Amino acid sequence: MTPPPLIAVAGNPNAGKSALFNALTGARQKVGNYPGVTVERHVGKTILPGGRPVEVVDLPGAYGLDPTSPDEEVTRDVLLGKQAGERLPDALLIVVDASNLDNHLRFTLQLIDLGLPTVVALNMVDLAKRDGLELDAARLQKELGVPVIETVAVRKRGLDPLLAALDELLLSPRLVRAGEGPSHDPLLLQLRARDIAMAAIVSETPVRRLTHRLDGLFLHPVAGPVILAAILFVMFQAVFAWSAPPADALEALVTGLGTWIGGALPDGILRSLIIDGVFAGVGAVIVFLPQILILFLFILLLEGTGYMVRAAFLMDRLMSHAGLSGRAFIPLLSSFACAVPGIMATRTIADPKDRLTTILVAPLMTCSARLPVYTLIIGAFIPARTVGPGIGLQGLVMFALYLAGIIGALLAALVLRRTVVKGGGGAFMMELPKYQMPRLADVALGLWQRAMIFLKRAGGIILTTTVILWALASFPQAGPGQKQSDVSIAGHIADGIHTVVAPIGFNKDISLALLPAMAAREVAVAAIGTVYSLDAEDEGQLQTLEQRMAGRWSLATALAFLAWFVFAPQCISTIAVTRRETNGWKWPLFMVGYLFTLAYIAAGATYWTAVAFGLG
Ligand SMILES: Nc1nc2c(ncn2[C@@H]2O[C@H](COP(=O)(O)OP(=O)(O)OP(=O)(O)O)[C@@H](O)[C@H]2O)c(=O)[nH]1
Ligand SMILES: [Mg+2]
Repeated sequence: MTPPPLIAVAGNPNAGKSALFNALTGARQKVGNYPGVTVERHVGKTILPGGRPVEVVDLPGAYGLDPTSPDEEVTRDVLLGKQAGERLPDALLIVVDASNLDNHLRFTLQLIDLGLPTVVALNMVDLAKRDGLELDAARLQKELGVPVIETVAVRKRGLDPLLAALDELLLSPRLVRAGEGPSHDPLLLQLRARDIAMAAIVSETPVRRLTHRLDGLFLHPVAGPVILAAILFVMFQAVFAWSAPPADALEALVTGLGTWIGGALPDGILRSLIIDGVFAGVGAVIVFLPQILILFLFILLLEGTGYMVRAAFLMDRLMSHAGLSGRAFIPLLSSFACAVPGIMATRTIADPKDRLTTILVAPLMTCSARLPVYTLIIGAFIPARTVGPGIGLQGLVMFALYLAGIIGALLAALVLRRTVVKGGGGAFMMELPKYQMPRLADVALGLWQRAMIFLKRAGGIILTTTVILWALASFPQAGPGQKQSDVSIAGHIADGIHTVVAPIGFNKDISLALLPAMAAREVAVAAIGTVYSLDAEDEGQLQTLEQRMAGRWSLATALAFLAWFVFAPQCISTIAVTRRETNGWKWPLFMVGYLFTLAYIAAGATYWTAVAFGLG
């Protein structure tokens, strides 16, 4: 006896699939998703108007055919006829939420491309109407090329025409499968979905209309990436252009406070600890608070408006070329603040190889701890002039450094994917929220949190490391005519490191900063501040840290140092969290190894190129 035709109910999560399934089959039991990989069949029976009995199977909701969870895998396997113990459905009933049309149409388009006989239930039209959204089902039907029936699953409305349409599908001869038809480019799918939704919408609220118009622009295959690059460019220009007044004020405050306390203290060890250790060291880091807050102001605003998800969409394309999963975007994005939460966020990536690759390249995203290092070097060595109308050279260099990190990460992922972490990655889908004005309170809270994180680091790990370094750099004390940085313990350690890094143009001061900067990158700034402050006491000069550096380093050395910091894994917390997330020392050690190698090569290449151009 041949089994009755099988109809699969598919669609995005929360489209109302189970509600419609219940309405069609009269199922009583609470219908849920397939739990995990074990397939629990949720099948009901119904009789079509022509008297033909059919089986209906309720599938777990999914965002696309590239599974990111075991649930979605079941959905894909059933629809491709690959699920063990399940036959290929004879017809497909796609359920879409009418009030969320462009998001749901994306998956619908993929499903239609499968080539199965298909009916679309335009569900939740009651909610759409309530929201002032009027849809033209006939137009949608024309655009999609399959029957579209309006339904309200919970009220059992639209069931008769739906059953009639299914009946007709099963009567007509079966379509030939379209082979590997479905498009896997989320961006193109999104644009197609948006166009179809726009065509089917008769009237909508102004907010929805605005969202549609803006997406046409921001997701445009050419204009979209250009706009994204422009936004990032402006962001880094602003980090320099806007931060000058508050940064100067903060610097004056730190210097003034240091001078005042220094004057009140008797000459000696305690005074040196406070002036050279705390003020010259930690103070040198704290003055970068304005830059960090400006950077996060931009990020928070972009998140709050809903633009960030669009940026993820644009980036997803690029990342899939590098063999990274689109899911990697959010962890990598948070790594711009700090790689530690970024690496922890990779837990949302289901595929273990995708996840490992993302963890391994996360430290290449320019975290905010690099900002003080970059800003200090750029401030000291890159002239504050414009290279075009409104384009500052300093901001341009900063932009280039961030870009170098991103490109480095993509290339590293590409190589890792072909060597140590072989395997395929997949595209992903996410819901695009409406655009909205960011909530001021959220932005303020976000900035406050960033400021606290930064200041806690300054008062914690940076202070501790700087004080230890101060002690190592202060003893033994230099005699008359000797330089403190030559005789101290730290100076001798630096000599050892210097032999390794001298070929890539690093001077002894940098060598001295590299070891304590393993604790955290900002410590490099604090360390140089402390050492120069200790030395300067003998010289009796009153200079800012930038001036002291500009006098001692060549431009080639400064550029090599910047290149080093794009790659160097100088952060104990990142290494520790990698160990925790990968359950062992193998991958953190691999990460440290490949990143230091890259850092060495990048710094060396930069130095020798600069020397060749006469900048040594
Ligand atoms: N107003 C209204 N609510 C609906 C309609 N269809 C479904 N709902 C409600 O929408 C919610 C989601 O419905 P479900 O049937 O659970 O959605 P689903 O597609 O099975 O979701 P997943 O199983 O998570 O993929 C439920 O609270 C339903 O009661 C409709 O046409 N109108
Ligand atoms: Mg369901």
